[in-house]
Amino acid sequence: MKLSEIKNGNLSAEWAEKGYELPQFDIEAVKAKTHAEPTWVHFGAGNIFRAFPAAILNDALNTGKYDRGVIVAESFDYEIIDKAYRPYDNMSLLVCLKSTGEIEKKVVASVTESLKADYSFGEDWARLVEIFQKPSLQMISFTITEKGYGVAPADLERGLTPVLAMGKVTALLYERFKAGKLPLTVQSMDNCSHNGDKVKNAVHAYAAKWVEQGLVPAEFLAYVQDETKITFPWSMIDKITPRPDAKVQQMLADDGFEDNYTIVTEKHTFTAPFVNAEETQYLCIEDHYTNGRPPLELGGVLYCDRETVDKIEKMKVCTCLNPLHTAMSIYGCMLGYTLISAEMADEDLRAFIQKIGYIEAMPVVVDPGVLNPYEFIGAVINRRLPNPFMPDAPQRIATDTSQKLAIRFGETIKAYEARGLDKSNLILIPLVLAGYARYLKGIDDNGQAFEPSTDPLLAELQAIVAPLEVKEGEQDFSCLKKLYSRVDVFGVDLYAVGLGEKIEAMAKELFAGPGAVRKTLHKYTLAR
Ligand SMILES: NC(=O)c1ccc[n+]([C@@H]2O[C@H](COP(=O)([O-])OP(=O)(O)OC[C@H]3O[C@@H](n4cnc5c(N)ncnc54)[C@H](O)[C@@H]3O)[C@@H](O)[C@H]2O)c1
Ligand SMILES: O=P(O)(O)OC[C@@H](O)[C@@H](O)[C@H](O)[C@H](O)CO
Repeated sequence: MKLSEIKNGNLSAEWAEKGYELPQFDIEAVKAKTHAEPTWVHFGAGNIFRAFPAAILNDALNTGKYDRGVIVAESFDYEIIDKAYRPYDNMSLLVCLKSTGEIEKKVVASVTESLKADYSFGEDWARLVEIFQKPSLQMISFTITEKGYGVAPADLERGLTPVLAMGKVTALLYERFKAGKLPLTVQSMDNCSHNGDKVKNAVHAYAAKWVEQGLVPAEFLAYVQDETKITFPWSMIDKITPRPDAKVQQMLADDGFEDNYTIVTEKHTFTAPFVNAEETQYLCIEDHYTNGRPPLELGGVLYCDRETVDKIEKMKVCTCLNPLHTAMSIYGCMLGYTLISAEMADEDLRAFIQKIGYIEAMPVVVDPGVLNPYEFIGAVINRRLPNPFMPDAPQRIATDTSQKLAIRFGETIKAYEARGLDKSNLILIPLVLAGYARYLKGIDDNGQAFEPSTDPLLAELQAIVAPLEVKEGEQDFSCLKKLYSRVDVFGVDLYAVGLGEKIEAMAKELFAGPGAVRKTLHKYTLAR
């Protein structure tokens, strides 16, 4: 069984026998219609895109009530397109690993084109320009990680040929402006707080700079700022999607599914013609579109107002899921774990995240109404994270931790401040942050070196903790001041909010030789 058979319609009986769900729509007709009148371009050809946005569009197409696919654009890691999309005619296999042990396998054929979003790929860039000039285009969306929204001063100086994702998107919006100031919605689907504002601020920054440099007319800035033309809605996305896993790959091989290998690109993206994910999924989007939108409610998207999205996002990203993920990943890497479900069988770690969620973060959560925070966190702790069939790893979650601490913990600290709550009740959140300094050291709790996950600030932050050693006895911890005062990393100056000294004291305990991580984790978790 190969994905290419599906395109040819030359299917062997095995697909059905082995329980593979195939597209119910005319793939070639959808492709042709999308090529002529595209509605949706998605930036970021990573795993979550295939497991979730592309899969719900596939579901919508299966209903027969919609006829347009999605075009994927990759602005950062072009190898994904060459190795995981084009050889498979942009199709993929979604393997859903339910907590009951049941496995669903679904061929996703909703991606009709894959393009490399850079000027150096002349033909692909020209096609993107053509798509952005089409009146039919309704939305562009993103899953490019939080760092993908960065605006570097050097890139602003590059004029109309920037190299960063947001600059390229702004250049494409300029093409749309020149084509008649056509409307469009710019939709982030990343795990960042107020994600729509992240894109908006970046696009506005490029547009303003180009106006200042005389490269574009002032009307272009007015166009991207005009909410009747361009909107940047907020969203909350939730579906745990680990990297392609060897056991899933083997299971597919045993089925006779031949497109079953995994690829690690030079830029360290883990990709494959298949993607493995959990069954739970939520995508809540602020319904603020200027040119219509694909009917993703047919695939289960919940459209609501901005206030509701904000509350749902705070609940998930700041309280009930992502902080727990980051806490257990920082400690999981130091304690030698490579599986999230195995960590959930560790009493210290399970109690650690349970108490962070229920005791320390919940007091500041706002009930969004449409989803209940207690039911949500209950499902996370009791069903989703312990799912033994999910191959998720703390090392994946620890990627880019420096970009996530501010939203995952800083927001809770700020809420304690804003509401005048007693910050001495914060014990395990400071322990997470203290654990980060120990994690940066790259030495596990047995005293062995481990490789911290990739992170744009890794080298810089590791240099701060370089003077520290994992050993018993006295040492000078004053270097930690340089770490815990970093507002860019923690969202607050932890000394200014009265937590810096407490975190330093915990860090001292964590650095006190092999075994100190377990001992300190156990001590504070038990006492909480
Ligand atoms: N995997 C999940 O469980 C999950 C769940 C919900 C939300 N998300 C969101 O989706 C994002 C991506 O997750 P994924 O599983 O697809 O990861 P992935 O590693 O499979 O893919 C990452 C994607 O982001 C792109 N990218 C990375 N750095 C970039 C940069 N500096 N500029 C532009 N593009 C860049 C990569 O090229 C790739 O397309 C996450 O950071 C998160 O915000 C992921
Ligand atoms: O995707 P990131 O890197 O922002 O965060 C890692 C995980 O916490 C995240 O991917 C979760 O699996 C996801 O947010 C679940 O919906």
